[in-house]
Amino acid sequence: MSTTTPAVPFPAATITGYPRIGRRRELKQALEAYWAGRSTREELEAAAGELQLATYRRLVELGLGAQDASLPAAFPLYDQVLDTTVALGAVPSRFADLAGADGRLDLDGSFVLARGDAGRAPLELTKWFDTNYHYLVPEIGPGTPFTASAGRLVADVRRAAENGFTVRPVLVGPVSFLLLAKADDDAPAGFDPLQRLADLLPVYAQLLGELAAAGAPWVQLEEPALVADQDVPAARLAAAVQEAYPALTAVPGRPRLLVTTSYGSPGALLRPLARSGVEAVHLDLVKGAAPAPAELALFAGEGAPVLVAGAVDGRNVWRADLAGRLGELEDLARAGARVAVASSTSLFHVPHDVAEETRLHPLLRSWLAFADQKVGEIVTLARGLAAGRGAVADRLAEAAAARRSREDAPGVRDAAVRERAASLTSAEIGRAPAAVRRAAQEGRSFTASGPLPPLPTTTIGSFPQTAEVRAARARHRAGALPDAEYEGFLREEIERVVRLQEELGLDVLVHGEPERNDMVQYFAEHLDGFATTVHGWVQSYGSRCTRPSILWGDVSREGPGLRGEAFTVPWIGHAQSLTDRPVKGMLTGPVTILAWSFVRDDQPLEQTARQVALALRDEVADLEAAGIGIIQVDEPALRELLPLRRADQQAYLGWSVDAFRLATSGVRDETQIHTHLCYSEFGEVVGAIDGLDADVTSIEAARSRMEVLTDLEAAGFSRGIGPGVWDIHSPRVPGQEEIEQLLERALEHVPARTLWVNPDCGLKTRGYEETKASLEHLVAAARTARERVAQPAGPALIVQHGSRP
Ligand SMILES: Nc1nc2c(c(=O)[nH]1)N[C@@H](CNc1ccc(C(=O)N[C@@H](CCC(=O)N[C@@H](CCC(=O)N[C@@H](CCC(=O)O)C(=O)O)C(=O)O)C(=O)O)cc1)CN2
Ligand code: MET
Ligand SMILES: [Zn+2]
Repeated sequence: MSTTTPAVPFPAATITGYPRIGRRRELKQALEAYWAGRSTREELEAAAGELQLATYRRLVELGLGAQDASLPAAFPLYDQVLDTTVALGAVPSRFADLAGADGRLDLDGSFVLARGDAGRAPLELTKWFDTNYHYLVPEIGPGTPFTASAGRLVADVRRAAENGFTVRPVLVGPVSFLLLAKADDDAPAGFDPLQRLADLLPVYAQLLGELAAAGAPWVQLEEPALVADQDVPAARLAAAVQEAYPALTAVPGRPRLLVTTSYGSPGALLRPLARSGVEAVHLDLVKGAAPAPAELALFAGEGAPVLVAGAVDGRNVWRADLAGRLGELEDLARAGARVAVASSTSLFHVPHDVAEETRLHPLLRSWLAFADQKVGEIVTLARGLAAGRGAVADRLAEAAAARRSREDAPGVRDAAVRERAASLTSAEIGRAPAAVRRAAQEGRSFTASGPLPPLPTTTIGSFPQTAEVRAARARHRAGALPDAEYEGFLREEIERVVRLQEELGLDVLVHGEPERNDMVQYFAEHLDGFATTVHGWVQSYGSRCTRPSILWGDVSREGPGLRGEAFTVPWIGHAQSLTDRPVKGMLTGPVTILAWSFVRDDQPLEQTARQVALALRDEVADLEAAGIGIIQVDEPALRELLPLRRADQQAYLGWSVDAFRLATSGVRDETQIHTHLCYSEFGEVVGAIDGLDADVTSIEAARSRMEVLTDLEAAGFSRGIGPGVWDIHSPRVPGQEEIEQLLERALEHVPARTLWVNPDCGLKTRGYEETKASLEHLVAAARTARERVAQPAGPALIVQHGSRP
């Protein structure tokens, strides 16, 4: 190997990435100010550059080396996959006009890919492995140009160097980049982006050369797609790894290479990777299995890569069992591997610093490690590995004591909750057959307004969360708005939303969810066993963040007794009291509550899911008792937690579907249960959607022009279905005719008797102007479609039950 930079050995301690949004969400503010025209590009760049330096300083303070390439330079302004797209000059054909004469995109061009513009939809956002982060999907066709564009990467390396830091630039690796991409619209059938690997490698080679020349001794290439089963056959994946990495390691003058494999185990792909000549390979030892002896042998002997052991969990917030982890690292070293210590994934999945959370109970706080604390754990493990346990004995003892105090702390185990969960009978998770329920529901007047018309119209739950609503909540939280006034404000907001829906002529109303800051956090705030944070923001996509709640103990509703008190009934019941039309109750489902929280790691997820489901079952029962006849339980994250390996998927779908059914099956036949899943790739989970046994399911479908209905039809799905007819992810108002066409398409796959008319998802991120216009069109289109299906011309489409005039 020949490198132009001095040979810096791999550092003993490192992280694969760090939160980039900023301790006070400085990046979010800088981005949103720039997008809104409130600041200049120079101001944005200055804020982002300052954030990089502040991060390096902090990491060095926490024990990482300033000049040993242990600091990852991974600071995407919007998304790391987008940054790699830009670095490769892989400009999708529909954005070709944005590239300069040299084929490169500047920052504003990259924001158009991320956010779209007047005439163009942005790149698709898709979940990043089994996390709540969303990346921008590259669009690759046979003719997509590739042009090395190292400008930002090089500038980051130089800025760091000028301030005394030798950093490690990060790119998505070539195989994962293509696996994460989709074929662009111009690609012929059968094209898959991996076919472009050979064209891409020279561009990576050039980027590596430029980074070495800028002074980067190491570059990190991320290959997380190697840990997930792909549509591409395994042999082709192995061939891709065998083609890519030997080619990159042959590049003259390149930096040393670390390849990371977070979120699971690379399995059989580890061998070609470790034998490719790269100097370091990272393994996720938290989600993935410990290497088997034959795998370990790949790291022993001269010329073998360093084993970068991802021993500290990068995606959950519990303090590590340091002594246990150190034992595992010692085993690896004893087997002959050269071991460095790292996080299992980038730390951007966890908040910055638990020390900021002064409102958390001190005992709970002592159990937690956010990003900064995790860096400390990694440094401790590396020291223990190098200098022996004695050198870190105090730290090991502290960590052990914290874990022990979790075991018997009050609330971690609640005998009554456990007894209730253990004594569940199978009768409790099933309802009468769907056909029986349908008969009971079809004849029913849900309220005084009479039976529902065919093709009933509804929305997914939230109405626009206006600045006014958010400001009222912020004032309430700060103590400036008393409880009674805040509640009064919310009740008025609900009334406004109910009246608006009546005027628009919607059939099934919602209360609009103004009381919810977030569809999971609000539930966590009303359930025992959860804690919430003040500063614990984690990026979900772009500048959007969530504050995942911490599920630390046994779960039941807050309030006296095992069943506690209803917390959605006051809002939804208020909405129902205002109108003759049915108001749909609105709850977040058990799997989604788990997926979007940090969940205890001391018992199987399945067991935790059952407790959450029981608490929701109580809420469902109280809604029914309060006269709510239609109850929706959202499970947008059902697909998200699906294991990355097919072999693990059935078990997951089994318990997750059971949790939903447990939450929803305590009601009478005539109570209609809805669910909502806001995505459109159903291939893998179509059976599970049927298994949920909801009477009506709303899904995203507008952007894919109802394609998803073919999957459901093929699977023999016969329950109520509401394929979204309005893409709420953009401010664009769909025309009435366009919605009519979508409904016509839907009716080719779905009998009129089971079709519902609704948007793709909730409206909380939309403004009122486009909301009103779009819903007017939606209601008008449904009326037209209704007339059409009621005409005797199409006998198959005749609707059985009564229709409202
Ligand atoms: N948990 C979760 N995950 C999810 C989704 C979701 O809805 N929830 N949806 C999907 C897409 N992901 C998304 C994630 C975040 C947002 C989003 O809009 N986040 C908001 C924050 C939402 C929130 O919690 N708002 C709080 C306000 C928090 C806040 O910023 N407060 C200010 C002050 C408030 C003010 O004066 O306006 C502060 O604390 O500094 C509230 O309404 O109460 C943001 O980043 O801007 C949207 C979609 C998938 N994953
Ligand atoms: C991310 S799914 C959102 C469902 C929720 N009921 C809403 O309308 O906002
Ligand atoms: Zn949704």
